[in-house]
Amino acid sequence: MSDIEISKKRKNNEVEEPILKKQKKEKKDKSGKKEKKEKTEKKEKKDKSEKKDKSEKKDKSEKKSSSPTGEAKSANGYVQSKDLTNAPQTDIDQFFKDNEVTVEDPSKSALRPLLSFDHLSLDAKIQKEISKFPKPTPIQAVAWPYLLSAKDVIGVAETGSGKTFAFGVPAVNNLLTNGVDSKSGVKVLIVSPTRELASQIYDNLKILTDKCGLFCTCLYGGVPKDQQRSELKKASIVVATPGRLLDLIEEGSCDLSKVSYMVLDEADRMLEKGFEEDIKRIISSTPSKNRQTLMFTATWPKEVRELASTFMQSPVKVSIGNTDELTANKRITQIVEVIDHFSKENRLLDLLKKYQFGSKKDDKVLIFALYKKEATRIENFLKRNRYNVAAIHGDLSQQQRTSALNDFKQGKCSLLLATDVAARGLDIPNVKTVINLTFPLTVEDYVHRIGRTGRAGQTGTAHTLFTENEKHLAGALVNVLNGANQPVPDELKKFGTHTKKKEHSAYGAFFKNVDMSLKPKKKTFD
Ligand SMILES: Nc1ncnc2c1ncn2[C@@H]1O[C@H](COP(=O)(O)OP(=O)(O)OP(=O)(O)O)[C@@H](O)[C@H]1O
Repeated sequence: MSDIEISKKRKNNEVEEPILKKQKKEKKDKSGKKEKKEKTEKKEKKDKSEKKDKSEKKDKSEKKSSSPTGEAKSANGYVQSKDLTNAPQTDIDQFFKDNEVTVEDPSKSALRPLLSFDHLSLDAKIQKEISKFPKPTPIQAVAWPYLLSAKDVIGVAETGSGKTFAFGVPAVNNLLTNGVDSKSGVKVLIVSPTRELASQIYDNLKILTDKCGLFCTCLYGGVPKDQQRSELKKASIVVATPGRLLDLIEEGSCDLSKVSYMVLDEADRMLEKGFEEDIKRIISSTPSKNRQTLMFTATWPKEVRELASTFMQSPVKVSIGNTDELTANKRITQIVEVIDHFSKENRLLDLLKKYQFGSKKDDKVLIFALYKKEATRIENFLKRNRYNVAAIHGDLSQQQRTSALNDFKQGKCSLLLATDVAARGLDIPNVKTVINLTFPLTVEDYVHRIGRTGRAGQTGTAHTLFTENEKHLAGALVNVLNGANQPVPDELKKFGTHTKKKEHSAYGAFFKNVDMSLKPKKKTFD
């Protein structure tokens, strides 16, 4: 499909997730860099003299993030526990190394990561709830101390790595610490790109707020406003999609003037052209001072970083894994098959036989199409072939979308057909396979789509049908495959080494040269 066709489809709102972002140059602060370099050099000298016996080279993340004295504490209420302060530096260093942690903290507070839940003193009810997990995930371990210190944080970590609680637990804990109740107004605002994701974040937070006597509400379109208006009167936490939130702000039912903690989940998506103006208007309805601003995502393209910084104050950037390159979850087996466009439907039937065969017949398979019309056509095609398939796309009512997702979550239906409305954030238990029937518009979306499997430490498979129509994305896809140590089919390499620079304004890793020598780094996830 040509760019003109794509842009026509966007105009007609046929593409489910319009991804429109102009390439922006990153400003480089040379003097800041120089200062940073000098400080790093000084610190290196000090480390060397303290650890003469250790001749090993420290990697970049360790230099930035380790706390040499182990006495780090924050000025804003968070005090590092004694146990954590006494933990050997080698444990901290190992944690940073194993999890490929990078922390960029302008104030150099060097807060140590929480190696266990015991290293944190949270409200007892929250502590009890999260203790059902064995230990904090890496993004939680590193981000919580900064979030409990009232810092602005950009959190970048792979799909399915517990980012919802990474921002949600400090949100609820801060409310309890500050004695917030149902008369205090909206204190926490979480904005998410899709209704399903907003609803899932709400379900997660409600587990915490129900135990703590706090009230949380969820605002999204496609359903009547009355209940949302009345819930807003007592809510301390609001989870919302931008459109309905702006509606309620504009009619005067939603007052955000007391918000002190604001999260953009799937932040890169929220800062794309399609959402940018809405987000600016929402942010302008919140206080500009004393507002803690958080951005969480699994993909953080350079194109949105500058815009993000305009909403934040000296943010701490916490990254798990190599987030300068676009990386996929390494527990997902990625299979890419280059195929003729017209053979895709028959191949889909073969793949379903393969992935739902014998003992695997009830395995959950999620199929992604790109366009609403395509989704409807494939849904009918599968039904004609006697498959029981549920579907989520923008042409369906909210009620149909919700019930399809619930059927799939609960295993009543083991096949879900979706457009990119389901690409990001949805945490569906035990999705074994993701099939990309049509490749998405950007490689970032590919990473999010396949991230619906392999969640919370599990493994999964992503099978992608790639056609010549998407060859401009081949180079970036090859980089993602290499970065996750996955095989690259020769047919794809043929497209990949000759990546053509595209002129349209969708962001994405279109322009990267393919680095065929890129080797995966070791990464563990517990
Ligand atoms: N500390 C923990 N240990 C183990 N599992 C956890 C922990 N915290 C959260 N989880 C679980 O991990 C799963 C994935 O979490 P979550 O949905 O927050 O991922 P995410 O990082 O937001 O993913 P995405 O980028 O796709 O939005 C959820 O089922 C959640 O309950």
